[in-house]
Amino acid sequence: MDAALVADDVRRTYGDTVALDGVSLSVDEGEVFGLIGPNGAGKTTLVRALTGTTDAEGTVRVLGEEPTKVDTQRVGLLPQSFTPPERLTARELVDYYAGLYEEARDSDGVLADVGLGDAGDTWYENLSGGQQRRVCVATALVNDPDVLFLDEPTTGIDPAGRRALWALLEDLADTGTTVFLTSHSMDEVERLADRVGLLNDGRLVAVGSPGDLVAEHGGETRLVVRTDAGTDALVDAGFVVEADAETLTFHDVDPRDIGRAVEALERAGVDYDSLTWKQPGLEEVYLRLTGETFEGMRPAETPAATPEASR
Ligand SMILES: Nc1ncnc2c1ncn2[C@@H]1O[C@H](COP(=O)(O)OP(=O)(O)OP(=O)(O)O)[C@@H](O)[C@H]1O
Repeated sequence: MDAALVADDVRRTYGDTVALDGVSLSVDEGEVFGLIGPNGAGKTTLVRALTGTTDAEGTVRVLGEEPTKVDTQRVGLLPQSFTPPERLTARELVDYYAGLYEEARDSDGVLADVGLGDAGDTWYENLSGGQQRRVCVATALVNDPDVLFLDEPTTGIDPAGRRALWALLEDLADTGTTVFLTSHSMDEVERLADRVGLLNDGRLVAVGSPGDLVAEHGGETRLVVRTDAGTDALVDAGFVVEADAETLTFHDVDPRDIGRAVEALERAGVDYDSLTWKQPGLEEVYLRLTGETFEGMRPAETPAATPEASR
């Protein structure tokens, strides 16, 4: 399969700030690639380098061409911040973008695709923030692009609208559109992306399918028990158990072992408010690889009860 996008050792600095520090990646035609990473990691700069809207060192190819030479008809871009011309209705705005291309889709049809079929006559500035963002998505789709860049497309869009846009993007991917998406929403990326790249401090620190990344970096499954009990009565439980003031955490619990863990709690006479089995996802991968912490990964405040300790 041919590569729709190639970046080879791409670097971009702004003064002393290194925004991209030697990024190399390749995205196949028809692939959905999700780029994640903390604020300031370089995601927008990479989108800009790939679309030729900023200069960068290294090699960039879009559909085999330099980004500034590729046929604009074949590329759609939804930038992170978008300031459209004022005093236009939603339809006029999409028409305006349609007029930039030799061939364009019908504006009402594109507005219907983004869930705004009834809003064509509404002034853009009178739409809600989420509706405005959907109009912006429509402007990126109007030329029916082969490659679509979306920089945080669903920011500000309500949950139902997000799901509708996800379905639209899935349909586009099914028809062979290559999608390069940045997002802070792990569920969005996990659902849409064939492969995910994690950018941290301008470097691509992991690339793979969501499933492979979770298997490699996500960590263990856990059973979290909301209780103020300690681990003393659980030394024979057959699990590694840690306690803090409000929870007991059973580490590395296979779903088939949940019943055994519950029996151990009952044997130990532990009163608890709730039990939650937690499976790692892309969020855990993100937090682990960017060095941030989250609740379930804090060091235990009391010593762990381990199967070994009970021997
Ligand atoms: N035009 C610019 N001038 C100066 N510095 C810039 C410029 N654009 C980006 N930067 C810097 O480059 C770094 C990467 O920024 P970038 O916007 O690419 O990050 P990001 O991953 O998209 O962040 P966010 O998730 O907050 O959108 C940041 O330190 C940012 O301050």
